[in-house]
Amino acid sequence: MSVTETEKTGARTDQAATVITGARERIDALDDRIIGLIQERMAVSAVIQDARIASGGRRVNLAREMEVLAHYRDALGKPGTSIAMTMLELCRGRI
Ligand SMILES: O=C(O)C(=O)C[C@]1(C(=O)O)C=C[C@@H](O)C=C1
Repeated sequence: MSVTETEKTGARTDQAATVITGARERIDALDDRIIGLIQERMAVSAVIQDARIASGGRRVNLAREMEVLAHYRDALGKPGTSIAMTMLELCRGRI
């Protein structure tokens, strides 16, 4: 492991730097998949919103948003609610 690689990871040993570099590659791959899933969710959400608006309804459905928030909170605890709120903002804009 090069000095730069060890510095980049904050590790104090080559062994730790190797573990961290490998795990960071996995995290980058997971983040790519998560971003792809968020983009897919945004597209599906847009289909729902467009259909509702075209039928004369409103973009937002607060009762459904409560279900989505509860789903994330039940799975991830309190920070899950923040993730869900950010997700909803990405999907329907700010309200
Ligand atoms: O399920 C709906 O009715 C949607 O419009 C989708 C969605 C969402 O992205 O989850 C987006 C906006 C609504 O306010 C509620 C939920």
